[in-house]
Amino acid sequence: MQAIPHALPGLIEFVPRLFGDPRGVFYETYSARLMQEMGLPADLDWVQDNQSKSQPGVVRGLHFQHPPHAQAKLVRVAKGRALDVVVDIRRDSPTFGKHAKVELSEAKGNILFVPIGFAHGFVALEEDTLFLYKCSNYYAPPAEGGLQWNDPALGIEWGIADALVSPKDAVLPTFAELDSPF
Ligand SMILES: Cc1cn([C@H]2C[C@H](O)[C@@H](COP(=O)(O)OP(=O)(O)O[C@H]3O[C@@H](C)C(=O)[C@@H](O)[C@H]3O)O2)c(=O)[nH]c1=O
Repeated sequence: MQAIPHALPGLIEFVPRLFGDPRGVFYETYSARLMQEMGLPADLDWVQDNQSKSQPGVVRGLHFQHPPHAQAKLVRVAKGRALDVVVDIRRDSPTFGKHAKVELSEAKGNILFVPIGFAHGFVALEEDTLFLYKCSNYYAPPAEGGLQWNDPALGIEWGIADALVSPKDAVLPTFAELDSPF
């Protein structure tokens, strides 16, 4: 496992060692010990695992949950490919309002740690892209928050012509409207 720190403080990409043999491929998708040695905070309880399947052009996000239900996430793609996008919404962060993009793929097996204080989303790039993630807090619908995925103020280049978004995501606030709880 390798760790790649990204420009937004706290964001870490883990790249596991892939063991290929005539049967296929094996790799570790979560190791508390290895990941904590490489910077994953040790004080998080990974209480919920989620999975979604998406078609190319599906955008989910940008999402977060308000404290005390805020979630850190460990996200990865088990099948296909997705462009993961995170926005730093920590008011006192030097990179407040800045975003990062990381392509996650079945082929690479890379895993992204998204700390609390980020809005998170992705666009699926292949058919039946399976997106899997661990969350450090339970789903809490009343605490759901988000940001408009295509808000020009965020300057995110998603690289897609047509997006399919949920009705809920279509009416999320812009960055200017956001009253960040972080
Ligand atoms: C997120 C979530 C949804 N649901 C239900 C509610 C709803 O009926 C259905 C679909 O929910 P959503 O439309 O919110 O799913 P989705 O848009 O995929 O939401 C997810 O997006 C990505 C980008 C994230 O970062 C996640 O934290 C989560 O917000 O699943 C749960 O039961 N548990 C959960 O944890």
